[in-house]
Amino acid sequence: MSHLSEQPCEACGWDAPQVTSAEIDELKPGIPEWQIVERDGIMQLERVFKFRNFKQALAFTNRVGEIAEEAGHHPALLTEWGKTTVTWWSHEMKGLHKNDFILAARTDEVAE
Ligand SMILES: C[C@H](O)[C@H](O)[C@H]1CNC2=NC(N)=NC(=O)C2=N1
Repeated sequence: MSHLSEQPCEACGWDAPQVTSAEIDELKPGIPEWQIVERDGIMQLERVFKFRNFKQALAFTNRVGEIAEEAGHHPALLTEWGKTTVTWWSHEMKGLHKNDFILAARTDEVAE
């Protein structure tokens, strides 16, 4: 299997299939630093990225914005002094899709 970040995103509308627990077991090792959290009954992928200051956190935020726009799939982004919290889930289907794992892996790649 190609690296998670290189896999193509699929269309994920309201009726797209949520990832199964078996798929989570397969996909999650590709993004070991991420947590699976549940908010309002919706499973999400979340990671806090630390930086030396606000300027670096903001620059990273914009890089994540670029990959989101490129994919047509968008995270929640909380940018603060010295850190950015990135949360991925599929809004229309109100859950986790494989796309969220792919984009979390792409997020890791723009963190460096
Ligand atoms: C209208 C627009 O294409 C949709 O809202 C897209 C945009 N980005 C999205 N991003 C995420 N994470 N989930 C969605 O369901 C979603 N839908």
